[in-house]
Amino acid sequence: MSLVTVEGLSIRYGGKTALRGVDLSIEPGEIVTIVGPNGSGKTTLLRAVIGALRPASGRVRLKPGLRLGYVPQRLHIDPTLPITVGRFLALPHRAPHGARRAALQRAGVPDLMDRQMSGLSGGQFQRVLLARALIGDPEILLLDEATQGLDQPGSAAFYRQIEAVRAETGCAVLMISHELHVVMAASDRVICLNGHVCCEGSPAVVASAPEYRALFGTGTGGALALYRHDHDHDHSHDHAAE
Ligand SMILES: Nc1ncnc2c1ncn2[C@@H]1O[C@H](COP(=O)(O)OP(=O)(O)OP(=O)(O)O)[C@@H](O)[C@H]1O
Repeated sequence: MSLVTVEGLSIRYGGKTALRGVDLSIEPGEIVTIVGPNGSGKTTLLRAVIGALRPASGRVRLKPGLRLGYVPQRLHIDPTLPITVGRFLALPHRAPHGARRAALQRAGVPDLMDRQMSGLSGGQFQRVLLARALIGDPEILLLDEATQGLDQPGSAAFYRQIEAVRAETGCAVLMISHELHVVMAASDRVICLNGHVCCEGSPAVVASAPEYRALFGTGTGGALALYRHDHDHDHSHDHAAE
């Protein structure tokens, strides 16, 4: 049985359609990456999957009793608030010490338990968020641009850790990434989103699809264009005016 099934999903914010007619399913153990320009609905899709947004039409079905782990894009913690990693991991549900230790180990940062959250590097902070998502032994991990702010070696190391977690636990992964090289290396399947699903398939199939090329360009230029999408241009979307 699929872990997640999305059927004909449309999401509106006020009068504005962010997603329309999205269908997808996630099978146990697979790594699926969502790519798409800024404002294409990637975060909206993840938030709908975790049940934080109500569909305007269509639906999201989760396997009954599905254990989800969610790693947000970023999390602000007041830097003046003294809180150790161990205490942070115990919020809001008091996970036993052994479970917190095992989660840090699995996230590749076994020695951070007694460190202050405010003293962590960006990479360490994201590993702690990953550890928090792993505490409930999830069957699926959802990551929303979890490597934002990390340098290239840092984000490559983070995604290798995700692959190691998948290999150890067999969990499925649904993630948003702007980094085409990572998508190519680590995903079983890529979904290209622009308010609707433009194309989907293996990384190689998506990279050569005309819909994808129309959004991101071609060849190495395409990879660079994808990277630059974050940084130096604005996009207006055909669905934005609906
Ligand atoms: N809470 C909200 N209220 C109103 N509009 C919203 C809200 N959240 C998102 N939107 C709009 O919905 C569309 C999709 O946004 P979303 O954040 O899902 O895109 P994204 O692909 O994750 O973008 P990015 O790559 O910039 O993170 C955008 O046009 C955005 O402005």
